[in-house]
Amino acid sequence: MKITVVGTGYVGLVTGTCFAETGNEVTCVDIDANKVKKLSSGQITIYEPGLEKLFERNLKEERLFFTTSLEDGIRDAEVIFLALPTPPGADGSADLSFVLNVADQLGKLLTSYKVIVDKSTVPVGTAEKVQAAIAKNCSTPFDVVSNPEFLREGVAVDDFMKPDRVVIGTNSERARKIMGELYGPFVRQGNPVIFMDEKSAELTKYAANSFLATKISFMNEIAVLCEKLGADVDMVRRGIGSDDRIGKRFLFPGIGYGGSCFPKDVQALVKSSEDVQYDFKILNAVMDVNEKQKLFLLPKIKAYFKGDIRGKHFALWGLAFKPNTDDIREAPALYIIDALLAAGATVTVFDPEAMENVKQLLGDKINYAEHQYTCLENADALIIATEWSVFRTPDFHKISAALKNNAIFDGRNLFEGSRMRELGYHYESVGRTAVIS
Ligand SMILES: NC(=O)c1ccc[n+]([C@@H]2O[C@H](COP(=O)([O-])OP(=O)(O)OC[C@H]3O[C@@H](n4cnc5c(N)ncnc54)[C@H](O)[C@@H]3O)[C@@H](O)[C@H]2O)c1
Ligand SMILES: O=c1ccn([C@@H]2O[C@H](COP(=O)(O)OP(=O)(O)O[C@H]3O[C@H](CO)[C@@H](O)[C@H](O)[C@H]3O)[C@@H](O)[C@H]2O)c(=O)[nH]1
Repeated sequence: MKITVVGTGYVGLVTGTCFAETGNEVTCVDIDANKVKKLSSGQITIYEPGLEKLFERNLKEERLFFTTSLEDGIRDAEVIFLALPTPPGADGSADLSFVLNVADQLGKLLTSYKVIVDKSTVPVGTAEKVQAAIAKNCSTPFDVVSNPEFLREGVAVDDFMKPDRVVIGTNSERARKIMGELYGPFVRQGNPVIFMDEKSAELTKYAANSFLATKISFMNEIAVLCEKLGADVDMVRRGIGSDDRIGKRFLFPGIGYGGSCFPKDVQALVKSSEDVQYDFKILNAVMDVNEKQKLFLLPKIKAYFKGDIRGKHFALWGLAFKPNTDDIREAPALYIIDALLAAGATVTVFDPEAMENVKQLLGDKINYAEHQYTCLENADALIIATEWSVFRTPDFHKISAALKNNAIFDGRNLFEGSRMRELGYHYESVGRTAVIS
């Protein structure tokens, strides 16, 4: 099938590449000429494990193309995916201007039947708005489908190639058949394609992200309680996660959820609720807990330095909002850095993939280390903000040789307290008994 993907970011590039991998001819359209130039010449623009190999193969075998021209990009396509940004607007609602702007242009360009698929995360009712924006300038028949994307960054290729489910919102039999055919290769193991109406599909996406964010905030509150009551959140997590009704995943406490999705999508669902005079109490609490959680380590760090960290120097491992990505959108590490700088401390950071993105954002406000161990030189303590695998079994002798104090503040619970005690560290984490040296 010939398909077009409009917007070639984290979702668009993965979507386009994976559809090409199953034999489709895919054209990706982006307004960012620099991005299109790089991708056309074989240079990948995001770090996503496993993507580069598929990208190179499909580019070479001429199933994957890139252009800045929407008109050229959609000419022969049967299906057009919109993978455009829907950032939070000033009031927290999803900004639909990118999506509606492209819909408007499509209305002027369609000359034969096409299925327009909304893959961006959008509020209930957007499919109708897209339909109206296209129809305004168009007499050619077309269908609008809501097909929310559930991939996670860092494991996006696997998530796309073997999705837990595919949600397709449409009332058109013609569109349903085309979408079913397109997704056939991805659901051969029996993972379901769930057909529903457009509005339910749109809400499914927000409900999924909000539920997962709720799980995380719930566990972060349990972690706070564990510290106050002398329990261990890792034990509680294992204790409750073994119950199938609760499940083992997304129960890890830490320094809050970040990324380009949970913060904005929870906020957008709260705003959608307000628009229909509904006060979504649970989600307001989920957001409040997460705001506090991002700075959970700060009071512990300050207490260790007797209330004053002015002039102290910190090493910080992990900048990406989660491991295996270079994405720093809403990364908890950035909030910690801001708080440290505001308190008069200095920071040297290390991340395996996200350093360039942080350099562009923060420039010379902080120092950047080439290696996780050189990051520690002259530091008064180490802070861990992202659970990259490479931080999980470090050389503790190198750490203590480089740090001025044997102090680690771990926002992702990477180490066992007993081990840290043996090694003579002052070690504080989230929801577990502190090791006080
Ligand atoms: N990132 C994720 O993990 C993820 C997962 C599921 C769903 N989503 C949703 O998917 C959507 C896209 O997210 P993303 O992370 O890929 O965004 P992104 O910012 O990485 O990419 C968006 C791309 O769209 C391009 N663009 C903007 N205006 C355009 C236009 N008029 N024509 C063509 N291209 C244009 C931008 O240049 C950019 O390359 C959002 O709604 C997001 O909520 C994201
Ligand atoms: O037990 C956990 C699991 C995750 N997180 C944090 O939650 C955030 C989000 O993690 P994750 O969901 O793995 O990453 P995303 O790539 O943001 O994926 C989410 O957001 C995407 C965009 O909407 C959806 O497609 C995915 O299904 C949804 O998992 C990160 O900061 C994690 O550190 C925790 O704190 N504890």
